[in-house]
Amino acid sequence: MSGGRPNRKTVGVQPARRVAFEVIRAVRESDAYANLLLPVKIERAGLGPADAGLATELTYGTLRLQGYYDAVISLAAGRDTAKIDPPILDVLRLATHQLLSMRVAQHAAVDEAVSQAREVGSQSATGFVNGVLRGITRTPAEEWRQRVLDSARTDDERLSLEFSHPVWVVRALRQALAAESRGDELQALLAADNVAPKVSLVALPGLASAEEVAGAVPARFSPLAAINDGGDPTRMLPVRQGRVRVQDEGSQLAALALSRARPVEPGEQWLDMCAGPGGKAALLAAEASQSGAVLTANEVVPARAELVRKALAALPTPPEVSELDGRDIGPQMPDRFDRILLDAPCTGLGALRRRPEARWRKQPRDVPALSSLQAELLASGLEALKPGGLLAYVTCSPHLAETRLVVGTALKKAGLSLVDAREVLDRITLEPLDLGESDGTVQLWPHRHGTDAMFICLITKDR
Ligand SMILES: C[S@@+](CC[C@H](N)C(=O)[O-])C[C@H]1O[C@@H](n2cnc3c(N)ncnc32)[C@H](O)[C@@H]1O
Repeated sequence: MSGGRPNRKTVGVQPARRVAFEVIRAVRESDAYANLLLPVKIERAGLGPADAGLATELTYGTLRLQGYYDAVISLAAGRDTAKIDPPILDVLRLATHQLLSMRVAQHAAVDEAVSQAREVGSQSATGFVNGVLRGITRTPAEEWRQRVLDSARTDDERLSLEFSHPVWVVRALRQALAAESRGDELQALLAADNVAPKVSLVALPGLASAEEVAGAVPARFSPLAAINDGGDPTRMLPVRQGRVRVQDEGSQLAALALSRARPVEPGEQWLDMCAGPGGKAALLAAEASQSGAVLTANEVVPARAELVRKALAALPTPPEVSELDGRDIGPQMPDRFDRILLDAPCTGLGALRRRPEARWRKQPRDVPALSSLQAELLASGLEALKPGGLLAYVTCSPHLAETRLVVGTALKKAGLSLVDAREVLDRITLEPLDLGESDGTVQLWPHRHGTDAMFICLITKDR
């Protein structure tokens, strides 16, 4: 070799790209969660802050925009991506992200992809990868966008390709926005789902104050939130001590809507029915200990119940954590609790910004089973509620089958009524929330509020 560009055969794969590739592959092959696996791989590879940032951008960007990149790869390869060997498709997706969405030098992205293909595939795969990626570099990014959009057969398919969301998710989000007469915000929502959120922190009342969070700026809505302005929050002392926690502002508002809806009588019994991993339980526990209430947390999955115990360990008197199926709580403990949080298991379609692969993993067939479970948990929670008590039904999904339909059905039973969560939150938030039309339930949105798309509904049982 005589200087200049290195011989392609000798190009090694940079550690940040290797980490990103391994995470993307593990997400596809073994259903790994990128947000859990990536920090482990970054640590093991000993990446410094710059490389860790690069690995994160490569991993999250590739996973989020996978639907769009597959459309480009399919056009450039002249074949459906289903016909491409999956590890080679991972290599192509990662390189396509660098070529179309990052300022990575073309030869670096292509040469490293070829090296990666050699490591995971055959010699012929390297030629294929080289050919497809060279093809992609020959057309400007804007032209690819036009070609991909031109390949769509319907409006929903066009939005699905352009914003890299499955078609069924586009439809579910469209319906949820239309239900509050804000259908014209769909594109803004889809775009917001593709932008990594700033890290929001909560200062647990009585244990910390937002001012203690170095380098953080005040949030828009939650009185307890601070927005981390760069740096790794897990290195901050109050975060390591569990007095300040990473928590989306929407989640904070969901917990506060329950704890601050009305004055607390000392000795009130509170229940968090589905508490794992414990973010809202920690906030409710701090709120309860400030006002003389007693919280019990419950989580059916033992490993997640352990996470709840860890989340509650910062409290001077950590609440008890039970491991019951929430569906048994109502029949076992009727009329027991003054306030109940039911943060129900859901599709998570409201948290697509922070879980980049989630949109590809969930399927429309998951929705009916979740809706039935949500309805059963809600019926149980309402049975466990004292007459005059208050239950917050919360999901981090805006899908109508998990939100308005579940509570609408539950409210058909006599003796239950909706409490206006809009009015409650209006008293809690720093700035007024711009909310769409509703009967008193609240739907938060990433594009409008900068929060996850949390649904919050308050129900009371007649005395
Ligand atoms: C949306 S998550 C709750 C998040 C939690 N509130 C937080 O803020 O960290 C829903 C939880 O419900 C749990 N879950 C699922 N089915 C349940 C059941 N039948 N009874 C109780 N918990 C259940 C799941 O394991 C999961 O941890």
